[in-house]
Amino acid sequence: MTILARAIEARRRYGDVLALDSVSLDIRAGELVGLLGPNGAGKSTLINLFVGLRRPTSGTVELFGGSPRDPVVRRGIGVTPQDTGLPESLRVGEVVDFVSAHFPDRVARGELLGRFGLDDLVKRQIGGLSGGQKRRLAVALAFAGRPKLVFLDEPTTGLDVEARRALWDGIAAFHEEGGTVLLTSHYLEEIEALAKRVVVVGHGRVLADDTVRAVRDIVSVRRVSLVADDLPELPGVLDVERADGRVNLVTTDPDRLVVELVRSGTPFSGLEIRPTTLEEAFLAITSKESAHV
Ligand SMILES: Nc1ncnc2c1ncn2[C@@H]1O[C@H](COP(=O)(O)OP(=O)(O)OP(=O)(O)O)[C@@H](O)[C@H]1O
Repeated sequence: MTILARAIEARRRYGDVLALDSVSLDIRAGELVGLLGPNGAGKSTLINLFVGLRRPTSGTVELFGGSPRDPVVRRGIGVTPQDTGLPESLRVGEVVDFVSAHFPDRVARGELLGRFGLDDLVKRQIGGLSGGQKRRLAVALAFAGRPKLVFLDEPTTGLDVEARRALWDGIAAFHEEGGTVLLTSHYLEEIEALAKRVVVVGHGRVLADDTVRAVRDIVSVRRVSLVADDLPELPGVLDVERADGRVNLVTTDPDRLVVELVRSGTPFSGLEIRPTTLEEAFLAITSKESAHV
């Protein structure tokens, strides 16, 4: 399958901060890829490299086989960054016309607004739109020039359920017609609604690149925390850490672990079970994997 965007060992530094650490990733034609990760993981930085806003400190980033810095190459993409400012005094229709005018092949204004549930707003001034309507318009504009590949950085942040659904419908329709999308999110649920492939990033690295289903299994791990001296061998433990007089066990099956713990007769107290963050889950798993190498 044709590779539309590619990062090869891309690294990006901002002063002392290593925002991306040797990321290699291919986006193939027709894919809808979710980029998942906590705040500061490097998602926006990766998008900025793909769309040519930033250069990698080292490594290579390609777009349609060329340089993302080349304006001709960039004409094939659509982008909605995390923050967008639209001119308050212009009408919705005027903004769509202005953006569309930059592209040789455009989606008709009514069709574009219709896809994102914005048809009734064509004559409204941007300044009078709700935050959710502005966000949906900002996302719709990424599709104005019939792009081959669209990058959406947290497209649904701040949207209510209905607006989010309208946006998902618009993105899904583009994808069903063969369009390729890379979108970022903090939530697996959001990516699950749209994408089959999910790339998890944390601390500037790709921690997993798999189906949504496989990643869901991985991130469903729990942290079982308790006070105990010696513990027997317990099932499904991915990581053990002792801190502040407590033992923290990262496990895929907390119920079974507790049953086995009680069954073993080991004295313990202060039992707590809580979800792990995405980052904790993946770091536990990656450290476990590296310990086996
Ligand atoms: N222009 C910049 N100057 C300095 N540091 C930056 C800059 N842009 C990003 N960073 C740092 O690089 C790291 C990655 O940031 P990035 O915005 O790519 O993460 P993110 O995954 O998109 O986060 P979020 O989910 O919060 O948007 C962070 O530590 C951030 O503070």
